[in-house]
Amino acid sequence: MAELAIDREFLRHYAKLPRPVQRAVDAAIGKFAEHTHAGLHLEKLTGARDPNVRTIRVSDFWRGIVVALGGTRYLLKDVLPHDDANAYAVSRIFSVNQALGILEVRDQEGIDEFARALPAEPPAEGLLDHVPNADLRRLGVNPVVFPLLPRINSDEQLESLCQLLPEAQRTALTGLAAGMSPDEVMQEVVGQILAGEDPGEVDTHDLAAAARRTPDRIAFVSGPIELAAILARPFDLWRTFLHPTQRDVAYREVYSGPALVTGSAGTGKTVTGLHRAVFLAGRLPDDGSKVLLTTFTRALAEALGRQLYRLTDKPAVRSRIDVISIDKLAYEIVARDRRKVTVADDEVLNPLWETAAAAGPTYQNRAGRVTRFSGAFLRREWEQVVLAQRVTSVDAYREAGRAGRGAGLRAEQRDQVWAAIEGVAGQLNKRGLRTHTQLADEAAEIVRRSPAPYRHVVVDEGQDLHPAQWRLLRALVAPGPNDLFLLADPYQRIYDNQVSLAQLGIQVRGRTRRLTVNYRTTHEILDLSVRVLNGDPVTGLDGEHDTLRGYRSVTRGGVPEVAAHADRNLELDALIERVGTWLDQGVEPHAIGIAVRTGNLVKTISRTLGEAHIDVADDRRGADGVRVATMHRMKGLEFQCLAVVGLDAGVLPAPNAVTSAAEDPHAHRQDLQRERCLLFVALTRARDVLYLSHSGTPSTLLPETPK
Ligand SMILES: Nc1ncnc2c1ncn2[C@@H]1O[C@H](COP(=O)(O)OP(=O)(O)OP(=O)(O)O)[C@@H](O)[C@H]1O
Repeated sequence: MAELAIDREFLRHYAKLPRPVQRAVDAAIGKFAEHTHAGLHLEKLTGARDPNVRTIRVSDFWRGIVVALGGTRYLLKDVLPHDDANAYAVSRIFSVNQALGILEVRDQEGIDEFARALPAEPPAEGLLDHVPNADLRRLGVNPVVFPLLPRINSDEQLESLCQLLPEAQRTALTGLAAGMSPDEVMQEVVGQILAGEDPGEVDTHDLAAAARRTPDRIAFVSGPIELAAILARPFDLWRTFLHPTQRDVAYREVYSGPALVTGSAGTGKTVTGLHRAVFLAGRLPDDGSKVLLTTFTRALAEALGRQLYRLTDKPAVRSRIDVISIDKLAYEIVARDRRKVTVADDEVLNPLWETAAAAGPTYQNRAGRVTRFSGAFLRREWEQVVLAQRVTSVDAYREAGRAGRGAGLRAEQRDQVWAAIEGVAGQLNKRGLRTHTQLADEAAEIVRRSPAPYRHVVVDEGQDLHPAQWRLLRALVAPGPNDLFLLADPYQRIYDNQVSLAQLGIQVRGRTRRLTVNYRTTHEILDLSVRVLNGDPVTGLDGEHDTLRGYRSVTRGGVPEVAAHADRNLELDALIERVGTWLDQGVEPHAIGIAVRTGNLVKTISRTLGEAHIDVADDRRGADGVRVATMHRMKGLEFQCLAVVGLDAGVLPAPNAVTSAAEDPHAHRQDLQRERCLLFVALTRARDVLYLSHSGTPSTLLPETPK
C-alpha cells in the first residue's frame, strides 16, 4: 500500500465538502492507497512546473491534488473543483527549505508573472538591498527569488511577492524589510516555524523527510484504519496538528514546576493539553506510574477521551493516561475509602437553602429596606468562603476573608449567616449527603495520607475549578518538575469560583504561556463574540490581569446573522427552517449546535425539532443528532453551524442569576460579567456559521451587528 501523508489544507477543504463528494473522495483515496502501483491512478498534467505534482479524479467536478514524495509515499495536498485543481497543479512547485528543512510550496507561475510585471529597470534603491544573499540563504529564502529582490522598492510589491511564497519565507522577507536584523528574523522564523528545533543537515532532495519535519501542516497516516477514522470525522481532523507555538508549549522537555497555559476560546488549549498528556505518558518509566488528564465535567472528560483515542493509537500510551472529570475522580476516591457516598444534587440542595433563607438572617439593603439573604446568597457564601477556606467554626468564619463576595457583613450578620449555613450542612451530614465540592475536599484529605498517585496531572478548563478541587489536584501529584500542566481561560469563567493558585500552593510564576490565535472561529464570528465582553479586565488564575491582546482568527467567513422575531413561535419556525437548510446543505447533524440560556428552552426546542423530524442528540440514549443545550453545557464543545437563540431581554442576563444593583452593586457587576462570559462561551462554539435570534426586545448583552 502507498504510504500517505495528509496536508492541513486537504482536511480543511474536505471537511467542508458535501457528504456525497466526501464519499467520492474516500473512494478515490481508498483505491489509490490500496493499489500497489499507486502511480497508475494519478495523472501528471502537461505543462506542470513540478513533476511531483499529480491530480486524482474524484468526480466530474472535483479533483484531488497529490504530491509524490518519493518511493510509494504520497502527500494528499488538497481537494479542489476540477479547474482550480488543474490550475494549482500546473503552477505550484514543492521544495525543501534549505535552512529549516521543512516542505514548502510556492506559486511559481505567480512568481513568473510577478517578475514580468516588475519595471525592467531596477530602482535606485531596493527595499532589501541591505541584506546579503548569504543571509537570505541562511534564513531559508529560496534562491529563485534572489534576482527579483533588487527590483522591489515598495511594501506593496513585497506584499504581492510574499503572497506567492511559503509562510517561513514570508516571515523572513517581511521581517527584514521591517528593519529586523537577520539574527532577529532567524529567531522569529525558528521560533514560529520550527519551535526552536534544529533540523541539522538538510537534504533538499528528500521531500518525505521534509514532510516529516513539517508536523504543524502535514501528518503521516499509519494505515487504512487511521485514514478511515480521520475521514469519518473530518470535523476533528485538525486535532492532529499543532502550531509551532503550541508544539513548543506541549512538547517542552521540562517545566520546573506547575505550568499555566492561557488563551481565549478556540486557541487550542485542549489540543495542546492532549498532546502534553501523550508526550508525558510516552516518557513514563516502566513502573506503573500514570498521567491524569482531567477537566470540569463528565461530558468534557468523555470528549477528551475520544480525542485522545484519535491522537494516539499506541495502547501503551493510552493505558497510562486516566481521563476522568474532577467530580468523578473525587467521588471514586471517597467511595474507595469509605464505600457509601450519596451526592446531593440541586433538587436536594435548593429547597434546603431556600428554607434556611426563609427562616434566616436579614440585612438592610441600600434602599433602607430590611431584606432576607437569599438562598442563593447563603449557598454561595458556603461554597465561596466556608468550603473554599475550610472554615469549620464560627470564630474562624468571623475572621475569614470575603474578597470578591460583595458588600461586607457586620459581626452579628456573620453569626446569623454562619448559623444558617451550619444548619444546612448539618442536615446534609445527617442524611449522609455530600456535594461535589465537599467530596473534593474529602478526597484531597484521603489522597494526602498516601504517596501521590500520579506522576503528572494535566487539567483542562481550569478557570472554573473550586479551591477544594485545586487542593485535590495539588495532592494528586508530588511537587516537582512537570507536575501540573494547567489550561484555562478567565474570559470563559461562568461559575463563581475566583481562585488564586499561589494561595493554594500552586506557583506558576515564570511558567505561564499565552496562546493567541483562534483556530476555531472565523474572524467575523470572533469579532462579534469579543464585543460581548465589554472590555473589563479579568483576573487570571495567576492573579494577573488577563488581556485579549493579539487574540485573532486565521479564517474568514460570513457575517453572523441576527434575526428578530415578534414572538417565540415565529422564532422557532425560523430556527427549524435554518437547521433544515444546514442539513440539506450536507452538514452532519452532530456538527450543528443550538445554545440557549435556560433548561426550559432546551426542552421546548428539542420537542419542536422532534416534531419536525430532526434528530436531536441524547447522550443518555446514545442517540446522535443536532445538539440542543444550555450555554453552560456548551462549554468546551464546537459546531460547524451554531444557532444561539432566545436572546431576549428577559432571558439574558437571566434575572435569577443576577443580584440586583440595590442589594449589592459589586455582586451585580460581577454577575453581569459572568453572564457576558457565558454568552461569549456560547458564541465562540461556532466554527463557520453563527445564527442568532430573539423574540421581542433583544438582550442588552447583544452587541450591534454590522448591517
Ligand atoms: N494549530 C492548529 N491548527 C489548526 N486548527 C487548530 C490548531 N489548534 C487547534 N485547532 C483547532 O481549533 C479548535 C479549537 O481548539 P481547542 O478546542 O483545543 O481550543 P480551546 O482553546 O481549548 O477552546 P475553548 O477554550 O473555546 O474550549 C479545534 O477544532 C482544534 O482542533
